Amino acid sequence: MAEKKKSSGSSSHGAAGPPHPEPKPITLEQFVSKTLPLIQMEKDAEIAASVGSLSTLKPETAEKKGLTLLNLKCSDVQTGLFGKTLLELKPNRGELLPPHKMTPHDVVMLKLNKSDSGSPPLGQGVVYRVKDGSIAIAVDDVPEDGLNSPLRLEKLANEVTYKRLMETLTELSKGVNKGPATELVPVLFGAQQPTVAKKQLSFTPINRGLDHSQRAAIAKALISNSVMLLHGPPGTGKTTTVVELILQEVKRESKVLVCAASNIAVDNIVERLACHKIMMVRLGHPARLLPQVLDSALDAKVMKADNSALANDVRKEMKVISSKLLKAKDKKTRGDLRRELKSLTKEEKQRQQQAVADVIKDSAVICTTLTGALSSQLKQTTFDVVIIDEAAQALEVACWIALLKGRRCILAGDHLQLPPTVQSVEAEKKGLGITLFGRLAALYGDQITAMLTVQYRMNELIMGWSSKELYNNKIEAHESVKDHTLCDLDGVTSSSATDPTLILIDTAGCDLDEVKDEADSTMNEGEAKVAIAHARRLLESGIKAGDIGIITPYNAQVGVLRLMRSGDKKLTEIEISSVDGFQGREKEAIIISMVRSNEKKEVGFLSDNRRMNVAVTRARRQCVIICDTETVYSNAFLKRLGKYFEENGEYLSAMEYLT
Ligand SMILES: Nc1ncnc2c1ncn2[C@@H]1O[C@H](COP(=O)(O)OP(=O)(O)OP(=O)(O)O)[C@@H](O)[C@H]1O
Repeated sequence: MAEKKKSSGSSSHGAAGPPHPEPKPITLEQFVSKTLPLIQMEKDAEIAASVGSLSTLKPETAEKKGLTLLNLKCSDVQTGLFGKTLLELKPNRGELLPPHKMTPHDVVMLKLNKSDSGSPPLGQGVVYRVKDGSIAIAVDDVPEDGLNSPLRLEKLANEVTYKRLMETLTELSKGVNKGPATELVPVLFGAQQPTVAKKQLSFTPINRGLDHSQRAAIAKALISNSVMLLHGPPGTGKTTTVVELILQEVKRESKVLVCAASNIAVDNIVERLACHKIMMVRLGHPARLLPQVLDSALDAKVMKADNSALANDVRKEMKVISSKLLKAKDKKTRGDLRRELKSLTKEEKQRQQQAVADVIKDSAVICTTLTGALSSQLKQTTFDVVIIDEAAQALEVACWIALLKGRRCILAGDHLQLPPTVQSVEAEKKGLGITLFGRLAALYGDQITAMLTVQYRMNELIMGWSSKELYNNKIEAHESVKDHTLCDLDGVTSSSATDPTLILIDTAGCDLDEVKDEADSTMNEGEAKVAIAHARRLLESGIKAGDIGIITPYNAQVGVLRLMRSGDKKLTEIEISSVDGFQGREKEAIIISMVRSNEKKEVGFLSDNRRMNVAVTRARRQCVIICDTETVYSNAFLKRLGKYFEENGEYLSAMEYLT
């Protein structure tokens, strides 16, 4: 993948660090007219990057671009995901899949390996699980034949999302004069001021362990009449706070819509709400949900509903009539049976719809992705409050899908971490990446914002750089993590690899230059070797492979690193990912390969303070940066980062790992 463009994004009110243009106030009309063409551009860019180009590309070229996987075999067929079937696909040659861009939840097409681009597929499905050596897809129907032949998998553009975004813009363009959000909309466009309830409100937390900033944030959310921003820097318990907030809203009998841009973010909340006895349902395709939340899925709840049981009885009756119809000879009997079948089909459909409607009506909390909020199942439902998690990673227009359904809203996120990915360079330049969270932070600032300030992840030294650079030194490390080190972990011995909390490994003067791959992404084999060598030293000192993450901003470098560790079983459990793909996650030890090393001293999108903020703050007990200081110190922000590591940690030359 070409490197992710630097987003125009948003800036924090009062935050330090390299500036991003402050989002300007915008009216509803301006927002709609600005966004409509940008969504079209983004759709075109996505289609061009996937199915659009597939029809014109040779399969081998499409595979090199990561859009197609060739020559696969079906190694397993499993049923049980609410009527869906899981097909596991492995490479026919070798053990590893080549680098590709298919990720869970993508829509894909399964074809015979040799078929031409226009030929019909064996089936369409959703990517369920991706491993280094296999990919599992969920399909509605198992292909009748072809599964024993060599197969090919093609990524499709997701057009439903764009259709929903367009529909929402059209809805907004009519002006919002009726519906639950009538009073909210003018506030979100700065035409009216946000207000708070006059009465002081005290609440009894269900989670007794909440810290002072989490309690203050919940109090602020509960008294807000329109909008509140819950600003959660890394590791500060944003999800913990969102969960408590949902429980408090349920306690005061609100109907709550909980959304996020990604399925995984929605599932994280569902998982943490599941132990509380609340009426909750998760909407969405079962293949897109984590297995541990399937009990809360709409399909699971509907199956248990009375109307669903009745619909099943009707279906049985329909089967009997269908077989009678096959045998019936005279015209009148056939006509009668057909009429009966038609009325039963109608009844079955009504009962199914009623079962779904009952589940939705009885649920106090409905959880779904932002685009899922436009599903027909929610058409008639309105909410007292809409809570959007990871709002700083969602397109503003996607947030509007959910917002139009509620009277109040609470947006949780951190606009100082990575914004949503925008594929179209032009759409991004014109502001598609500006988030509602960032826009409102700029518009109202502290008036509607509560920031969480105690973090529960990082050793204080790891946190220090991020707190100073991005959060005005407001973050404090909780006692439980403040001084924790790798050596405190069971079975870990003290060594030069495990003792330091911060390490900077400098490749300057080691001739470890970057190169471009065919898709124009940058990689650096020498740096990858150093990263793997440090990981090995950690393993030798007793760190578990699963506690180590190697992350890098460049997708090509992810491929290089994965290939390099593939022959060694000890390294299999180490997680290797792009920085963007690792947002929201953490590991005891994080190794960051910065990749850039060139004569021109170009640093590309490394200079985005939000990307480096995400990278460094994934680490709990050790953070290692591998970089060429001669190249990356050409950028003032990266130089401050490197100097912080040099001053507060170990400075090593990559030579020590290469000899
Ligand atoms: N008040 C608290 N007391 C003790 N531990 C807490 C508290 N709040 C959160 N934590 C712990 O901090 C960790 C991070 O919490 P959570 O998952 O809610 O964070 P987050 O802010 O959503 O994370 P991210 O940085 O990925 O956005 C969890 O292990 C959680 O148990």
